[in-house]
Amino acid sequence: MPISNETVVRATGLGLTFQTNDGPVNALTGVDLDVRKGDFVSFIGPSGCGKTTFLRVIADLEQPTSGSISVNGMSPEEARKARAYGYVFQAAALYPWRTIEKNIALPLEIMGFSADEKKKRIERTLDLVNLTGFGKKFPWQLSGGMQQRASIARALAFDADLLLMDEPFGALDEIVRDHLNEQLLKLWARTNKTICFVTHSIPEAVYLSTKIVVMSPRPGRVTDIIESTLPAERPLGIRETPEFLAIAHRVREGLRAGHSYDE
Ligand SMILES: Nc1ncnc2c1ncn2[C@@H]1O[C@H](COP(=O)(O)OP(=O)(O)OP(=O)(O)O)[C@@H](O)[C@H]1O
Repeated sequence: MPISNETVVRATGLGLTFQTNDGPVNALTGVDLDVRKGDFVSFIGPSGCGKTTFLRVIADLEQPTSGSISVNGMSPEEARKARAYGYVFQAAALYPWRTIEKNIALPLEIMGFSADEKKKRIERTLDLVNLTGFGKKFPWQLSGGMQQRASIARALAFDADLLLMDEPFGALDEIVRDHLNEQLLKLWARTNKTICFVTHSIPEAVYLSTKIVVMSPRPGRVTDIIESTLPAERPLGIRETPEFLAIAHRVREGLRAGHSYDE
């Protein structure tokens, strides 16, 4: 899929310090990053390096304390009001008392879509995540992987160009995760979305991304940005190729360099 030169997210010298009872916590410091339209950007790093915080700043759920960030040329607040992104959380976060289609409908109701438009969007997004026919089920009637696909469908229902995904597959077993990784790549290729994706998994980051942002903690910062040289077409077997393993090696080295075992 083509990546254009159009910038979707631009962070310049971005920093965020939380004031806590135990003193200031530098969650992010001096982050410079450009995410272009059509990019699939993974954020990888140990716990506490600021991955979630960065996504939350994009989504206007946290405000930076230094530097700047723009989303589609707007401030995060303007982008939030313009529904410029969909957000997929770590856990599927579906309402158990609502059917899958009613879960997907929820944000559409808040936005005041007509019944017809809602129906169209629900059908289209269920199809995109291969859940056609499951709209009337309740979350507990679906497997963990299907629930996570349903929460992706909910984030896609706005049809925003930007998708923010915070470790969406972290709680799933490896086989389900592989399958969802493949499906997500297909969905990305089909929809031309820009994706910011948080993960702890090196193979997942390398398999999915056009760009891998390696981060390290205390203070949370970017230590390496790796542009992938892998082809857009990625069967799962690509993970055994020398090119894939070389990128994985560079990510691992970046993680090691940023990590002190004395901390
Ligand atoms: N609301 C908050 N108040 C105070 N400190 C916070 C807050 N949110 C995050 N932090 C701290 O900021 C740092 C970065 O947290 P963040 O959740 O972004 O890391 P992460 O890389 O996503 O971690 P994980 O992989 O465990 O999800 C951590 O030290 C965390 O404790």
